[in-house]
Amino acid sequence: MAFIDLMKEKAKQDVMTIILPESNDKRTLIAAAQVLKEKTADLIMIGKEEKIMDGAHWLEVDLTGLKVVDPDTDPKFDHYAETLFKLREKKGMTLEKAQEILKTDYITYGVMMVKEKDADGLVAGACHATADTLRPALQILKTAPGTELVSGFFIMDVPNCEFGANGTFLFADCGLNQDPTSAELAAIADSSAKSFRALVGEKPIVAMLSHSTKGSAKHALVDKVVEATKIANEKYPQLDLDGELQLDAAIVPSVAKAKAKGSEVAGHANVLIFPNLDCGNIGYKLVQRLAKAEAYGPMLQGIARPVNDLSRGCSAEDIVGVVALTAVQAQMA
Ligand SMILES: CC(C)(COP(=O)(O)OP(=O)(O)OC[C@H]1O[C@@H](n2cnc3c(N)ncnc32)[C@H](O)[C@@H]1OP(=O)(O)O)[C@@H](O)C(=O)NCCC(=O)NCCS
Ligand SMILES: CC(=O)OP(=O)(O)O
Repeated sequence: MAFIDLMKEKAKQDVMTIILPESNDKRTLIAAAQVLKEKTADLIMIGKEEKIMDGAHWLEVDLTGLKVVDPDTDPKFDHYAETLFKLREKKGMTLEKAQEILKTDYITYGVMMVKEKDADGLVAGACHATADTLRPALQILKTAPGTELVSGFFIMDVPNCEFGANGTFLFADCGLNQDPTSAELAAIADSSAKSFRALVGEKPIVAMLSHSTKGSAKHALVDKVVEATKIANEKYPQLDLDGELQLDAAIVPSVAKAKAKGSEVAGHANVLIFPNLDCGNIGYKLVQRLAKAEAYGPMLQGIARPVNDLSRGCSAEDIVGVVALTAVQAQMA
C-alpha cells in the first residue's frame, strides 16, 4: 500500500478534527470535499458559511459535514481574544489588538482553537507564505516540552526508487530554520528520527548532509556539519546517525562503499538532514518536481500541538495528504 494510503487508513481509525482556515482557497475547498468523502478527518473552516458554500457550489464539490466557524458570530470569540491577549501581553499585545487580529487573521483564529483544544490540528499555507503561516503557531502554541526547537520536515515518497525506505524519506529542515547552528542541526536530527519512526513506522537511519564526505572537503560549512554529527552522537547515542556525508554517499550503497567505508549509515539513510534551509527547501523541490515525488509538508515537529504548513505550489491532493498526516500526528499527541 502507498505511504499516503496507509496514513489515510490510520487517520480513519480515530477521527480527529482538523482546521483548514484558508476558506478562500479553491484547492483547499476541493481538498476539504475529498477529506470529508474519505472520512480521514472532521473539518472546520473559518469564514463566512455562505461564501464557502458558494465557492463549493461553483467548484461543484460537496462540503456536507463541514463545520464553519465565523469569528464575527462565534460565541468563543471573546474567550480566544482574552486568552491571546494574556498569552502575548508581555510581547506588547493589547486586548484591542488581539480582537483585531482574530477578526482578520483566520490562521491565528484557527491556532487559538487548537490551543484551546477546540480542534486537534491545523493545516494552512496554500495561499500564505510560510512565515505568516507558522509565526502564529510558534508564538501561541510554543515548543513541546522536552524539545529544543520546532523544525520543518517533508515526507518524500519517491516513485520507482530503491533507496531510503522503499523510496520513502524524511527531509529536514526544509521549511523553518534558516541557518541552524550545529546544536540545532543535532536537535533537528533527533526530532526527525522520531517523526520518521512515528509516521513511516520504520527504523530511522539519519544522514547529516554536506558537500563533503568524511573530510573530503575543508570549509567552515563542513565543520558545522561535523560538529552537528558529534553533538548528535553524544546526545542521542541510540540513533543510527552519521555525517558528514554527501547525498550519494548517504543513500547509494555502492557510493557509500567508496566514500564512507565502515559507516553503517552511509548507503542506507532514510532521514536526510540538510545543513541549512537553502539546501533543504531547494532539495525537496528538486526531488518533487524532477523525480515526481509526493512531497507532504512542510510538517512541523517539536511544536506543542499539530500545525502544518503547505507550499503555495501545492495541489488539492497534497492538502488531502497533509490533513491525513496531521490527523495521525494528532492521534499521537
Ligand atoms: C518562522 C519565522 C518567520 C520566525 O521568525 P520571526 O518572524 O523573525 O519571528 P521571531 O524570530 O521573532 O519568532 C517568533 C516567535 O517564534 C519563536 N520561534 C521562532 N523560530 C522558532 C523555532 N524554530 N522553534 C521554536 N520557536 C521558534 C520565537 O521564539 C518567537 O517566540 P516569542 O515571540 O514568544 O518570543 C522565520 O524563522 C522564518 O521566516 N523562517 C523561514 C520560513 C520560510 O520562508 N521558509 C521557506 C518556505 S517553506
Ligand atoms: C515549503 C515552501 O517552499 O513553501 P512556499 O512554496 O509557499 O514558499
